[in-house]
Amino acid sequence: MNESMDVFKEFFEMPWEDKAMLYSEDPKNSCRLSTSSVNYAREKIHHWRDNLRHPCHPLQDCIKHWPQKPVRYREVVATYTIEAKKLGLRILELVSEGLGLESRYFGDKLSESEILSINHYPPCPDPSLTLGVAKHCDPNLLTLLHQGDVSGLQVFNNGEWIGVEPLHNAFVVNIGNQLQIISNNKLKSVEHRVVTNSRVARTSAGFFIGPSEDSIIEPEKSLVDDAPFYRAFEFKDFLLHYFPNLEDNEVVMGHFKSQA
Ligand SMILES: O=C(O)CCC(=O)C(=O)O
Ligand SMILES: [Fe+2]
Repeated sequence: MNESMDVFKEFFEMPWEDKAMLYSEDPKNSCRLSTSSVNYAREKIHHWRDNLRHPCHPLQDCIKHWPQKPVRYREVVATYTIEAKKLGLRILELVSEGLGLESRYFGDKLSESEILSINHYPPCPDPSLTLGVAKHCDPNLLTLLHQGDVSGLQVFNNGEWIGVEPLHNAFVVNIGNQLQIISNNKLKSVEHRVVTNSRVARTSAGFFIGPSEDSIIEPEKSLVDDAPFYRAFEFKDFLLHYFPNLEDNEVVMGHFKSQA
């Protein structure tokens, strides 16, 4: 964890010439450096963040698109993503047991996609003017977030924003929208955001485990008491609806509620 955090920081500290070729405004690019959010062109207020994001599975195909500098990036990050996936699957096994499902329930297509999203928040001269990341729920199944040692993450609970202070060598585990839907609201995805500070840069890395785009998502029948809260849909349709609306979780989830 520490070595990969060092490499992530080194990446963002490199001169612009070494990173410029990865900069892209096209969200479909498989390895993409961008600034603010995916809605850059449409958002009213830009966010104080740079972001490097790339898929990690299947590793042999994805790794060719990852940054070539720092030179140890590919080796260190490959090991990191393999270990993060193992940990994520172990957590999903425990979640399955807790829900009364077989332990491999989330094991195949529902957890096939792996995306690493590395955030760099430079010190912000006036943190009252903008955020690092606007409020949202993660759209995937489960997120393992390594937030380094600088605070900034907040979760919305009982009407107020609460800081999630970093713990050394610990992951914050976020339940994504798909885990909420499949569990038929037995598990809830939490709204979170990132605030900036004027003193120090912050680097964080989210490892997003999610369904393959063609997975059919619906509440698991054994977890439905009366009627399912959500209808069945293809995961790629969720993403299409999610990105333009990501700051409003009611709108995101409302679209997939069952009509019954
Ligand atoms: O930087 C963080 O702590 C969280 C970032 C985040 O919520 C995300 O990338 O989805
Ligand atoms: Fe998030």
